[in-house]
Amino acid sequence: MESSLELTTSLSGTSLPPLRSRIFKIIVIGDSGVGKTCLTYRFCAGKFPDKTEATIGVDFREKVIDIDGEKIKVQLWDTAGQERFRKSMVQHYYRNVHAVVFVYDVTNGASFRSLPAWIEECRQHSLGQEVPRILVGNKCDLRDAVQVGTDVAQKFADSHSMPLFETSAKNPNDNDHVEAIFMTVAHKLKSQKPLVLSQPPGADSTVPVRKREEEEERGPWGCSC
Ligand SMILES: Nc1nc2c(ncn2[C@@H]2O[C@H](COP(=O)(O)OP(=O)(O)OP(=O)(O)O)[C@@H](O)[C@H]2O)c(=O)[nH]1
Repeated sequence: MESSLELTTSLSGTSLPPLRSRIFKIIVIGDSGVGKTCLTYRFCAGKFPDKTEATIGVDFREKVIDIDGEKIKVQLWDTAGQERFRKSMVQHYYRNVHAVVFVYDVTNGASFRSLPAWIEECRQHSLGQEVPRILVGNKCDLRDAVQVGTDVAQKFADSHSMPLFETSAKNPNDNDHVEAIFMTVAHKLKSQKPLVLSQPPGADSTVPVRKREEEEERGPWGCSC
């Protein structure tokens, strides 16, 4: 599989955002095998990956999008679902997060039942209710194998004040849908005007995207405009 850097639209030359463009850090979490890598790949590369391996630690994928004429860098943190691959990285995922995408597999009831544990992990890492969250049920192309019905998922989403999206990273017809899911999050974040500073070109993408001291002064949703 191509590395995350090869997917980085902002490194491709012409589409570099201006130095002080906004960056939205969105973490994608859920059980191993639910399709987090495929969904983030689908959004950033516009296709389903030829093959995937279990994510170790975290993978980054970035895409520069245009919202109302403003170039915004969406930085997706594709986290490992397997506990043994998460341990050392987990505190980094949750630093300066702007939004969370919870993913379950509609054909795997256990991945749906794990969601409260993922929500609890967010709480333990001090992610406040002000951080937008969405719920994504993936692998809808496997219609005959569905174990988690829309009604049950919708109830769960409502009880946690999250919008629910059911989609397929695999089905090419859902390409626009996957795009729309992440664009919805980006639009919401843009309307909330978080303070984010971009890194100089070539900087290590693991560097926290917001300056801590400014964040502490202004709060997590302070505005740089
Ligand atoms: N049919 C179908 N298969 C999918 C879909 N999305 C992912 N898969 C398959 O599900 C398996 C796991 O996908 P990944 O994207 O690697 O899952 P992950 O959640 O990133 O897994 P971890 O890295 O272990 O946390 C792979 O074999 C994918 O090909 C989908 O929408 N439909």
